[in-house]
Amino acid sequence: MTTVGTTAQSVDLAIIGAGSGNSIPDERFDATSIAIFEEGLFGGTCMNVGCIPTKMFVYAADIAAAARESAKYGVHARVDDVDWPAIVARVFGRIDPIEAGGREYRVDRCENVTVYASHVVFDGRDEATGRYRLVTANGETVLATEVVIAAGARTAVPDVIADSGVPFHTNADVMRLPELPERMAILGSGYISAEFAHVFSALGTRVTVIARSDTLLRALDADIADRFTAIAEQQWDVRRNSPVTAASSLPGGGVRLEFASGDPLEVDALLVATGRTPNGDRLALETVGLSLTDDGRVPVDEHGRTSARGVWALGDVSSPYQLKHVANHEQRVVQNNLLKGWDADDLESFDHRFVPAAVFTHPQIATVGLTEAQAREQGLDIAVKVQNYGDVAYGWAMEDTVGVCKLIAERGTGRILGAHILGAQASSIVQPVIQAMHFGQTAHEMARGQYWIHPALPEVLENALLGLDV
Ligand SMILES: Cc1cc2nc3c(=O)[nH]c(=O)nc-3n(C[C@H](O)[C@H](O)[C@H](O)COP(=O)(O)OP(=O)(O)OC[C@H]3O[C@@H](n4cnc5c(N)ncnc54)[C@H](O)[C@@H]3O)c2cc1C
Ligand SMILES: NC(=O)c1ccc[n+]([C@@H]2O[C@H](COP(=O)([O-])OP(=O)(O)OC[C@H]3O[C@@H](n4cnc5c(N)ncnc54)[C@H](O)[C@@H]3O)[C@@H](O)[C@H]2O)c1
Repeated sequence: MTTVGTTAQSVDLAIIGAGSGNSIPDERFDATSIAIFEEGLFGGTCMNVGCIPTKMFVYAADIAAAARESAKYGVHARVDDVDWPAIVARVFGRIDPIEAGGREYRVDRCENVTVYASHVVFDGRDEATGRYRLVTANGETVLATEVVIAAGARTAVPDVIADSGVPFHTNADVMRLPELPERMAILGSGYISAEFAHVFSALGTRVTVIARSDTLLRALDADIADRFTAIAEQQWDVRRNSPVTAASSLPGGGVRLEFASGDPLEVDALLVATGRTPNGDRLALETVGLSLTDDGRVPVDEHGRTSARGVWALGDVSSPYQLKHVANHEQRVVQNNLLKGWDADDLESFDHRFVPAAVFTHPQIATVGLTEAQAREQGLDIAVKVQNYGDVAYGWAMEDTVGVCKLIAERGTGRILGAHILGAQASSIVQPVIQAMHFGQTAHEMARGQYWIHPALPEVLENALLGLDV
């Protein structure tokens, strides 16, 4: 159905955000009247400006890095040229039609769905019906019996940058730059910084990573974060303990950054990657009696219900994990709970016990479960094993000198508590540990209860399991 005009529409369900929220209406909702509000791109962050395009760029960067590192295998390859516009065209030539197709499907081919291509906010409840009143930036009003808030998050820009007026990029536009910058500063030292530092550096940009703290990716297990920081310093110009004190524009579009100590830095492009703020603060939630958590999220119970009856929330706007597989999981839970009904006594619950993540940088990093420090803080009696990639056969094949697989398990029970992997294919190698943790397999069962293909790289995980003194 096409976007409607100015009269108030009444619907059974309103969905704010067409990222994970857009997956809610399936054939089970065919008899439900639905309004979808999307101010930006259909498919949301992951599809358009997050997970998927970044990994497509990372793949190109991996190829370039492999060519540069090939001499150690007796293969003398070179990167002669990087055709940045061709890389951009490959990525968005695939993604943009999917965005357009997803929008067209909802707008033209879903009889029960009305799409509002606009920002929307709550405006209290309708007195006569008790329905939630939602008002778009275009002045349209929709009355909804139930609402799903799936509004995601946006880049948090530090005041020193925002107030200075300097030009800067975020994940939303940096993948569409017309040309590769010669010099780029990346402010922040988390996931987005680590992935884009690899992409731009491998493709030929001189990258400077600017970290406030001493360690990059410091939320990870300390051994992994320390090791990654050391590797990063060999690959990129890394400024640790370097809060930016001032920023100014240079003629020609560049930026000059100043620090409390150390030389100023002049670059052609600045990428801001300093965390993402949930979008709940832009929804006028106070008009329906909702307030945010201290860290800016819409509070929900384990079933996805807010404290406003009929209003649910999922994904980056409410979740403690800003990850697409978590948003997808929460979307499925809320979707099923919508069908069961707000008061059903068999509502499904979010499962946040073992949330894994991977950083697609160079080398890759993957993590699930407790860090060693968290396990010790909890007073658990633990065994820790750090297994080098270089000590298994495939690691020899790769001439690997950096990869490690660190496992943490509970002594006595053999319960696997955490896995932290830095090295090639880490995002795939970690998957069987995620499975073991979910299904309650112990370290010994996992190590000896199955075959491990020889001499494949997951033998690093097998050896780590066998090395645990549980
Ligand atoms: C660069 C980058 C790389 C990433 N890589 C990975 C990865 O490799 N793996 C991973 O698991 N996660 C990754 N993530 C995180 C992942 O993208 C998010 O966790 C996920 O997309 C969140 O989904 P969501 O549905 O909650 O929000 P979103 O997909 O952000 O959807 C929210 C939608 O709501 C719309 N919206 C917001 N407010 C309003 C309003 N008031 N009115 C109308 N519309 C509104 C927005 O325009 C947006 O389209 C990455 C994120 C970034 C930024
Ligand atoms: N592969 C993946 O799964 C993937 C990839 C990218 C993003 N993401 C998700 O998106 C989220 C956001 O990514 P991100 O990298 O922006 O956030 P992040 O939380 O991973 O890292 C933010 C970094 O910015 C730093 N920082 C904050 N304020 C700063 C300031 N004023 N000056 C300098 N540094 C500052 C923090 O210390 C931290 O190092 C991630 O937490 C992750 O959940 C996931």
